[in-house]
Amino acid sequence: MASLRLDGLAHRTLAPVDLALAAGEQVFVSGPSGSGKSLLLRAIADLDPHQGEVWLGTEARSQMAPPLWRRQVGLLPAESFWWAETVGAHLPLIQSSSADAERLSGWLAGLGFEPDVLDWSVTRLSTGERQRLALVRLLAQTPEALLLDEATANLDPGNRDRVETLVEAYRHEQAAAVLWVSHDPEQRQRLGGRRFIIRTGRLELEPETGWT
Ligand SMILES: Nc1ncnc2c1ncn2[C@@H]1O[C@H](COP(=O)(O)OP(=O)(O)OP(=O)(O)O)[C@@H](O)[C@H]1O
Repeated sequence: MASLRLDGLAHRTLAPVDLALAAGEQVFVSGPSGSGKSLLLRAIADLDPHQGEVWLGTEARSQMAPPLWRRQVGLLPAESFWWAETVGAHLPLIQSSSADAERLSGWLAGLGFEPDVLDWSVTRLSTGERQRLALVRLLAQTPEALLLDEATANLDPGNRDRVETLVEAYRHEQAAAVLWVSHDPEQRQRLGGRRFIIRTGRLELEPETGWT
């Protein structure tokens, strides 16, 4: 359980951002294509050059080894990368105890998969299956904060609802801060939380929710 705080975080197209998410808080970020939403998430995850600092609770990103930071601040990219042969080969850690295995099957079932999905070859995965399974793979690391880049962009309404339900459950159980990039105004409305927009290189609260 940890808060997430951006302190003057800036990247190539974005003016410095100061933003604090309480532990368990969810916020949405929207903005036109190319406005810098994905780069913002990548900067928070320390995957791209940027200025400023990010805090997870009292721990500064600059003081933490990058692999540990990226495990604790989990980024779900718009397009996931699968390198091993089977789905299950990407989830070896979580299968190490029966409690982990139970949690994993609960997540898979919640997203509409049978347990045999672990034996599936990654080459057969559809775009939406990849997206849902990438979320399970991310949660298996038990991140303290989630950065979701269009997590439901390729999904039909039923699977979109499943993903939203899983993210909400994880957020509540772990008190995880969730920063969600979404183009879908109904989704932002449905799930609640503060809503921001990137406009002309600045992150602003959406007008209907007031201004910072
Ligand atoms: N490695 C890079 N080098 C130069 N420019 C880049 C690089 N990566 C991204 N950009 C540019 O930075 C801008 C912001 O990109 P970003 O991917 O963050 O957009 P976005 O808001 O997520 O867009 P979309 O909604 O289309 O996914 C874009 O103009 C993009 O072309």
